[in-house]
Amino acid sequence: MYKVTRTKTPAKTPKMKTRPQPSGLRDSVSVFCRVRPMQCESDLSCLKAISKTTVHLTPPEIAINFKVGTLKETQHIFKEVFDENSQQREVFNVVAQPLVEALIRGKNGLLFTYGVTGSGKTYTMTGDNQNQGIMPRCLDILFKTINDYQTKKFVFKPDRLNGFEILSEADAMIERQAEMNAKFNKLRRKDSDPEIASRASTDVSALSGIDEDNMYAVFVTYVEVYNNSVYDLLEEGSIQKTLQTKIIREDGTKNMFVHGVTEVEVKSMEDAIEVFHLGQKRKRMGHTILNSESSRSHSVFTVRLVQAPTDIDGEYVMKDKKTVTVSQLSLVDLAGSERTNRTKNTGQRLREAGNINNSLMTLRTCLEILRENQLSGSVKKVPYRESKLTHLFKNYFDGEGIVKMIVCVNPRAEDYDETAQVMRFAEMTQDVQIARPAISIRPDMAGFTPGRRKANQIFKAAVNNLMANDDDRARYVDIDLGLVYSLEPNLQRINLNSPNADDLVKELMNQLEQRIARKKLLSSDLAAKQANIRAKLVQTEKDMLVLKTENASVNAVLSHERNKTTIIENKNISYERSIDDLNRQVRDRDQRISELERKLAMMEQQVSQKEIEKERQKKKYTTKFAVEKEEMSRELEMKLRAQQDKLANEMRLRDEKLRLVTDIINSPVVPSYKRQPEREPDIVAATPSTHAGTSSYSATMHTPRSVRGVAVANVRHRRSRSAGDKWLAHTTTKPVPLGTVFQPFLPNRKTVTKLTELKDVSKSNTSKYCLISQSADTDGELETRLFKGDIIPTMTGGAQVVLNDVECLKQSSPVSSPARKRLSSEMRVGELSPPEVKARCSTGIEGHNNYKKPRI
Ligand SMILES: Nc1ncnc2c1ncn2[C@@H]1O[C@H](COP(=O)(O)OP(=O)(O)OP(=O)(O)O)[C@@H](O)[C@H]1O
Repeated sequence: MYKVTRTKTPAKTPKMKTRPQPSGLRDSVSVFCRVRPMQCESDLSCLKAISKTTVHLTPPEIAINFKVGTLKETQHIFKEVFDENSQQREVFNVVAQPLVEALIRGKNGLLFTYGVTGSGKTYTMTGDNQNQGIMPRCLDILFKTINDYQTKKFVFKPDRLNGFEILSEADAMIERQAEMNAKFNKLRRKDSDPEIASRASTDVSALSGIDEDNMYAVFVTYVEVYNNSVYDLLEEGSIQKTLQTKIIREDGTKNMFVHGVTEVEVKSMEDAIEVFHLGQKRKRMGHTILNSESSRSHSVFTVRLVQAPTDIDGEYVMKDKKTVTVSQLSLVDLAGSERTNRTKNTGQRLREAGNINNSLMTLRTCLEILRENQLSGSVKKVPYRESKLTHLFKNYFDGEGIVKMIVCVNPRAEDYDETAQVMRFAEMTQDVQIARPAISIRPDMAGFTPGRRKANQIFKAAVNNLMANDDDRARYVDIDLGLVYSLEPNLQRINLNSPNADDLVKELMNQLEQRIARKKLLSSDLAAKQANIRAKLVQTEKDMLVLKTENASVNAVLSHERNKTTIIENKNISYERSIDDLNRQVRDRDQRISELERKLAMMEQQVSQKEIEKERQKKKYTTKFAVEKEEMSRELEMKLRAQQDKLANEMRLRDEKLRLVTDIINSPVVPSYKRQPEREPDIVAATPSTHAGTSSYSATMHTPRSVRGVAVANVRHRRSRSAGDKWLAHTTTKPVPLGTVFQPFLPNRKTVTKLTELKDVSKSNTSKYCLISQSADTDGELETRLFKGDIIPTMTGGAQVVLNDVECLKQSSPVSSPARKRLSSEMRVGELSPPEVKARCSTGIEGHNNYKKPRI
């Protein structure tokens, strides 16, 4: 027995129930003809497509019975003929696409390619990289259609009895993880051919009309019927295991299936192609071991589509197995139909050929008996079980699906005999009537709202949006995708006198059963909803009561708080007013302060200016005072000296007189009195002279015994200057400190304040004289003048000073007006010679009160 691992105890999955339509609703098997192109243009052709539905067959000379003359030209009509120029897409669109549409609607389909070896059966079914055949196109269109509505892997799990279990999300996830580690999966990946995977896309586009409230899963099986044995090409494990034959069984709903066949869930076309390729590979390996040819086996690739409605929220698959619908599409690439004698087979090849022909013969026999039964109304037993091939597809011919056949023909003359056989078989097949499968009875969808899945997706997107925006409403919004309260579809009127009354009554009973089931469901749902609403109402009532009490107390608190708030608000208003007042005052004061500060700054500026002015005035008057004081003291000194000299002269005269008187008294002779000439004072003559273009003064000094007049001196005579010039700096008694950067350059100077000692001039070895005079200028600033001259010895032993230069050192305030400065700078020696100079030179200029009138 087979072990089936179950996570729960699933109920047995009902198979899709289809019933033959009431009599009259039958379809003949759809047979198409595809003519492949000739391999060599030089080959003779015996067949030609003459219209969209007809081919013309001409017997060639090489035909077996040609010479007998029994062969005639024949025409064969098909549902549609694809000539040698036909494209894969065209064949798919006409033949296979309706089968995929039926598959999605829950109907079974069977398509097989039939013809002699090399006629293009595999090319039509599988195709190559550039021209993909029916199988890859079917998968592509299927996945493109159901792509957004697929379940996660392992939600549906084959129960190995041709049914499916529904696993919970958690169980499915465990299975998924287990699968990831499965050896088979690794092997599959390893064996995958990138070339086949790369052609996992065709030019088909998704079909419309899919039930968006269903969820879908696709499973594939790949078996081979060879020598009347069935092999599983997807079986895990060694190739020897693959070569173990499988048996064909009937499930609970009379559907035939390969027992224990490996059913692989595929989620994309790439997956499916990969699985197919794996099967192909195993098929080749098996044939190598068995030393057989793959073209001598029948390949059956089956796509099973499992679909089930989503739950009330449209989110997960309903956990009710009754709602699962399984439909399948079997794509069969039959072995070549050539006869044994033509291929000259022996031994195993003969056995193979016999088996092939047996299978095909049984297929033919079954179809013939079916046709006969249909035509004559007989009930001959159809020998499905005589061949595995017919046994496997028994239920199709019994009216469980749509059957289509593509007859592939090679038009070359060599194939004429086989082609003629094929044509006859094809024509006969078209006569077989197959009961049209009834609308597949999908288990009722429990009346859930159509479009709930989409609605749920939109609702979720909206909630996510609200959550992303931190909107609180995301927690409260809810969606109700409940049942639709309807007993649709309406019951059909039936005529009990009709010959199909029994069938119709059965149909009616079925509909009524469904209605009753639906009514029960709706009633229970209604009752549950009522109970739910009642409970909610009671709860709401309670909540209301509590809320009312809370509301009353909250209202009391609220009114109290309101009063408080009003008081606080009033206070707040008055505070705000006073704050406004204070702010205004502060603003005024700030303004006032800034005004006062401005005034203060101005006053400070004025004060500082006055201070500067005062300082300037002080300095000016100090200087003036010092100068005047100096002048006065000099004047007084001069007067004192004059007085002293006068007194000394008087004293000398008196002494002289006294000596004369004494001499007279003491002398016996009275001497005659000789008047003495008045003695000349020591002379220092100052003569203005022009020397080297500059205004200058000259001054001459005489010893007391010198004769009257200016001492004779040779201006060329100079004192020895071998030791350098020695300066006699004649300053005032209290010189005002200059504090200037520039200082007079007087090397070897001797500083005197008075020229009382003539030896300073005449005896010493000074050769240069400098009279330093300080006075205030017209601005009251200090002006220092340096009268410079040479000391020249005189013939009488004295010395005279020849002034030849004057330097003026001025200090002025940077704020004094330029006009005044100009005035002071324009002052010239001689014109504005300060009186101090005259006074200080009084010794030398005594008797010369005006230097414009020199005595020499
Ligand atoms: N319609 C077609 N257009 C182009 N090439 C074709 C067509 N049909 C068949 N062929 C080519 O003919 C060759 C034989 O075709 P194919 O293998 O499909 O024949 P077969 O009937 O499956 O043979 P067997 O019975 O041995 O499997 C291939 O190379 C294929 O590419």
